[in-house]
Amino acid sequence: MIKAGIIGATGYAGGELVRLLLGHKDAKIIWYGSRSYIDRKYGDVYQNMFQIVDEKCLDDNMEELAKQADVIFTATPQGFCASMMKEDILAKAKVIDLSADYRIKDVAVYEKWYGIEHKSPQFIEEAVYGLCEVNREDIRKARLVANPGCYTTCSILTAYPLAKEGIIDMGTLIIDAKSGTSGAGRGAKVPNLYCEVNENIKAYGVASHRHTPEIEEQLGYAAREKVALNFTPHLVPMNRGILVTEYASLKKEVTYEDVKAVYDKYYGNERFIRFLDEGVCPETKWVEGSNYVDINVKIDSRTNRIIMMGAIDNLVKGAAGQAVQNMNLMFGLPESEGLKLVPMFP
Ligand SMILES: NC(=O)C1=CN([C@@H]2O[C@H](COP(=O)(O)OP(=O)(O)OC[C@H]3O[C@@H](n4cnc5c(N)ncnc54)[C@H](OP(=O)(O)O)[C@@H]3O)[C@@H](O)[C@H]2O)C=CC1
Ligand SMILES: CC(=O)N[C@@H](CCC(=O)OP(=O)(O)O)C(=O)O
Repeated sequence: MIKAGIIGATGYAGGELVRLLLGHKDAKIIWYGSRSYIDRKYGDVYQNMFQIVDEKCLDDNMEELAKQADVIFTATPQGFCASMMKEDILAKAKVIDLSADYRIKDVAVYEKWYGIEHKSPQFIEEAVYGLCEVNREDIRKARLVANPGCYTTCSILTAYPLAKEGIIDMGTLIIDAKSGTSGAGRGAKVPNLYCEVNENIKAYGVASHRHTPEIEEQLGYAAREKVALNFTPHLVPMNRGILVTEYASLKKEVTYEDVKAVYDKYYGNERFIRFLDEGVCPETKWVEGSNYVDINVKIDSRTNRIIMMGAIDNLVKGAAGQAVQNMNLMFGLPESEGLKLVPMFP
């Protein structure tokens, strides 16, 4: 049995990790870490866990947790994991960080976009970017995994095969993304209040969102060129879900069947990626509560552009589900253990 500790178990991403790990047959949660609910029963913080989780919340002492756990998940604000990380921790437990602390290889880029100093840059090189479908073999051997961002997971996986095969002109790529409000976390913030979000849709972080360099870096590896793109996120009045619509010029003439064959080449055996039937557009509703990524494309021959569409649940494939998928790889377990979640509807 894998002993798992969660720092930040009282946040939205941490809460989803608790839900998933409770259904994992090879993992047991031994630490419900929090900052403001220490000594409170976890089932009182989240009533859905009433009479399911009787344990009390503990603190965020990663060093102590490393002595007891096989794996530590940090579902904490940017900078926390980096500020705690020590060789001694990694020598004792594997770490899966849900924040962005180890996602970006160039520390100067991280510090510029996140506006904070990186407290343990010596571990950045070792960290493996935990996009399972792309970096599976490296993840299996990793001690430290940087779980990808929610927008970035959806944006990268939706375009990855076409970037890799040189079918799209990367200099023309534009990503329009929409997220449900749980993506912003549980902390109280005025822009996320009911009256600000309900019956509304708004762009934010225009030309400045911190997921931009992460997407650029990863799609740059795929395309084997430096990538600069436009990424515009929007907040929409729903709880969960991310929908991305990506636009790029085609470098050569292709048919839908050609493009489908490329996606099949990369994702044909992927359990969690569903390339939809021709003409069917991904919808957040059809992936909600699951680890699936739904993808489809449409070629617009009039403009010589291809429109790529992807949908995920931000809290599952965009956070906790992918983290569990990473844990499964790191511990040699079947990749889908604990993740055979059927999307819920309505
Ligand atoms: N929400 C999402 O869809 C996604 C989130 N993520 C990432 O996961 C991480 C958590 O996000 P999310 O769950 O949304 O955030 P929340 O604000 O909902 O939760 C944050 C968690 O971290 C704890 N915490 C806050 N400040 C500190 C601190 N200074 N030291 C230790 N613990 C602290 C909180 O404890 P307490 O409750 O006690 O205050 C809480 O458990 C972030 O890095 C985020 O970027 C990644 C992908 C998707
Ligand atoms: C809707 C919303 O506010 N989303 C968050 C992104 C989600 C997140 O938590 O960021 P990481 O995936 O990098 O950890 C934001 O735009 O800041």
